[in-house]
Amino acid sequence: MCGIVGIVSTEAVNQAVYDSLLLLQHRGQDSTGIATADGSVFHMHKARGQVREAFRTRDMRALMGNMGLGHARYTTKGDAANEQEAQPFYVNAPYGIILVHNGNLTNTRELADDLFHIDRRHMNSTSDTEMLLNVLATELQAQVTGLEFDPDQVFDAVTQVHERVEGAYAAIAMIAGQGLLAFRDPFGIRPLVLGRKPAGLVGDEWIVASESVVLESQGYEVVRDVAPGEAVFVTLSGELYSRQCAKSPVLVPCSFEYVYLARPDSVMNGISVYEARLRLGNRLADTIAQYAPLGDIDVVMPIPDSSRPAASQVAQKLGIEYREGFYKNRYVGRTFIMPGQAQRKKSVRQKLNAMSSEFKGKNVLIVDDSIVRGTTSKEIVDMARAAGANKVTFTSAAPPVRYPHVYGINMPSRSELIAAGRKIPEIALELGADALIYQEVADMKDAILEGQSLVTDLEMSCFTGDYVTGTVTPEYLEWVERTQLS
Ligand SMILES: O=P(O)(O)OC[C@H]1O[C@H](OP(=O)(O)OP(=O)(O)O)[C@H](O)[C@@H]1O
Ligand SMILES: NC(=O)CC[C@H](N)C(=O)O
Ligand SMILES: [Mg+2]
Repeated sequence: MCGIVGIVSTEAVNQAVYDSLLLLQHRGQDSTGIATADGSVFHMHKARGQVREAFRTRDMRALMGNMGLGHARYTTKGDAANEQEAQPFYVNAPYGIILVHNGNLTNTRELADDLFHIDRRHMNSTSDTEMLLNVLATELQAQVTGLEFDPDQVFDAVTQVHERVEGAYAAIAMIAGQGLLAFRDPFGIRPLVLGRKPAGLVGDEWIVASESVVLESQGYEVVRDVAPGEAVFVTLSGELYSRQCAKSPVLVPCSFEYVYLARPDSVMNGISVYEARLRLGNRLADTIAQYAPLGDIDVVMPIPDSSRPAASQVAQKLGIEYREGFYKNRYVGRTFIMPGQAQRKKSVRQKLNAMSSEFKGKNVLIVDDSIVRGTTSKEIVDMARAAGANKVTFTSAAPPVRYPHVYGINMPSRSELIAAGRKIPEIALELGADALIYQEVADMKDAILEGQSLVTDLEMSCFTGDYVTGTVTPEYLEWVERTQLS
């Protein structure tokens, strides 16, 4: 998962793109980049690190123009440390295209071959995003006949992209001198929201972004989600065109957005992330009531930040006191999306501190939103014990993560997943917890979808092993496990 944003405005967009990226920082911390279009001239700055450290005043001043896009990267393919692989990516023909991408392509081996042998295109990185851009460019080139530009050419090109590319992709691209294109894969795995701001006589201003929180803070009204398979094109003067470009689109968004990735104040695919997390807490409370001797528990505690809504519901539903025993250092970023296990492990200790007064002699029930590698939970159990806890019951608002995620979340290898191939008591032993309770898969699904009409199914492959695109083979998973970063 990365954060992406694109804006077509009647005034300079550099600050608005920067502010949007700050709001999407929780989706990627490896590198970041902004590109703007001043007429048909592109300006771009990208760098390693977080938004606040990547852009200096002089970088911002150089980003001129009324159309722009930005990216916050959480690497899933390629090299997290390589600045060359930071997004956006650029190609100079046709027209000149700059693209940002959230997601992960699952047929990069075939694409690399085809792009080289058939399309004669040179990939200068191992990034899947560079491939996505080059497929788009090849297909757009094939549509261009004369000098006249027509959004239908772009939509035909996106139709071809859907034919050639497999996996998850929400993408935004600027086409020099023409406008802004946004499209989503035929399953709508990764999110993309469209917003509008009326600009009086000059026409409308438009924004597309990974999360609705960006639209709200920039003063745009939320129009709708970009539909799975759909492409949207906004001209430089603010006219919007859209077309369904996939043969059989179906909305199956990633469940992990609601469990952990997205900000709670965002609404995606019509589902409020915060309310989904409250419902996850309610369902988890029911399961806890089934398995744990409740009279035995003194306090319920969240692990800041993402598990707070679920934990508050667990406490309320079980009628047990809610206490915050872990204090979070707000200057340390999200642990799970950091590259490399050594850094992730170190960061948990830097980030969270247990307050002895909240633990001494108590039986604590700890709630986290998910347990993936167990990096956080292992440290947390240790810290709770060191702070004097009597008994530690660990609970997760998501089910055990047993399978790799190949659609934009960096968990490529089963060997690093603490629940892969282990039964729950074995995981509890690994974590050092006295008891361990997970959400059931069906409960997670029901909790996220409860009361929704737009979405009827979710992408839950990391919990179930069922990959929604139907193209993920055991051989591919084995290759990913062998070759990708962890
Ligand atoms: O089992 P693990 O591999 O440790 O992954 C799961 C943990 O990582 C995330 O927290 P993170 O610190 O990234 O973000 P948060 O502050 O939003 O909870 C998530 O909320 C869990 O706490
Ligand atoms: N998490 C993402 O969306 C990553 C996008 C792209 N696959 C990259 O690694 O840069
Ligand atoms: Mg957490």
